[in-house]
Amino acid sequence: MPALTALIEIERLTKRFGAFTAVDDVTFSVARGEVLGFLGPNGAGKSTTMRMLAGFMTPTSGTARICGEDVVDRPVPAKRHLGFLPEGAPTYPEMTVTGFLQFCGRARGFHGSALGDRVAHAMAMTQLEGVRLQPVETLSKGFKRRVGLAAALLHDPAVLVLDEPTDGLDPNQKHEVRNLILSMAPTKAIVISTHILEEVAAVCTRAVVIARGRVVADATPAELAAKGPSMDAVFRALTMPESEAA
Ligand SMILES: Nc1ncnc2c1ncn2[C@@H]1O[C@H](COP(=O)(O)OP(=O)(O)OP(=O)(O)O)[C@@H](O)[C@H]1O
Repeated sequence: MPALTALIEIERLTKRFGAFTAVDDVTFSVARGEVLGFLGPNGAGKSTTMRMLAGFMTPTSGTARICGEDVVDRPVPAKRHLGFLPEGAPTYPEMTVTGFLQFCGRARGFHGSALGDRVAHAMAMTQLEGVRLQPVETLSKGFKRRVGLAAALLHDPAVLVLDEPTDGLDPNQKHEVRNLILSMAPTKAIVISTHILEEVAAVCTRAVVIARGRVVADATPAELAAKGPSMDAVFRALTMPESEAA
């Protein structure tokens, strides 16, 4: 088997807020073709890890690299290869969907017909054409999520970091977004955070489980499922504090 190229490399990443350690010595890498599910209960440290990986938060210690570029030392080349969907809704809520995506595209250095093509393609992938002239603030939660996703995909980056990409979507929209992720997977390295266990089986080639800031499992969905009677039971055993005492 040919060696897989790791496009995301996280090494001993740690974030402390005062005396509290939110992310504790986290190490993993993601190769092209992999969709990594980043799982954990509320407050486990998923968003904090993703923000550090995306260069939006400075680590207390450890490193994160995207396509070989350190996100702290070389933020501009690192971000060129990155599409990031943060938690929550897109900023600039008063802009229309088209206006917001054009703004994001210009910030990425696109102009003229290339900009128009990029925006049209991203809107088609995320099925936003029907709301293209609506201000972002007037959209439902699921549509706002898709606007954020379109912004992350605009420049066709090799690495996608998606924080709860299907949050707020109805079952049909969830299905569409999962299909979109699967269709992009062969050519990219993708990390998605989620607490929806079925999402891991549906789209992920690998799962990293985090609890209280620490990695407690790094396995394929099938390997995880084989550890117990159900994915729910495995997740609880891995992430509940009681299990540590057992
Ligand atoms: N800026 C901050 N200052 C202090 N504590 C913070 C800050 N950001 C996050 N935390 C804390 O760090 C921990 C990890 O938070 P994080 O948002 O990364 O968790 P999460 O796994 O993404 O949770 P959720 O599934 O609820 O989104 C939480 O206890 C949170 O309260």
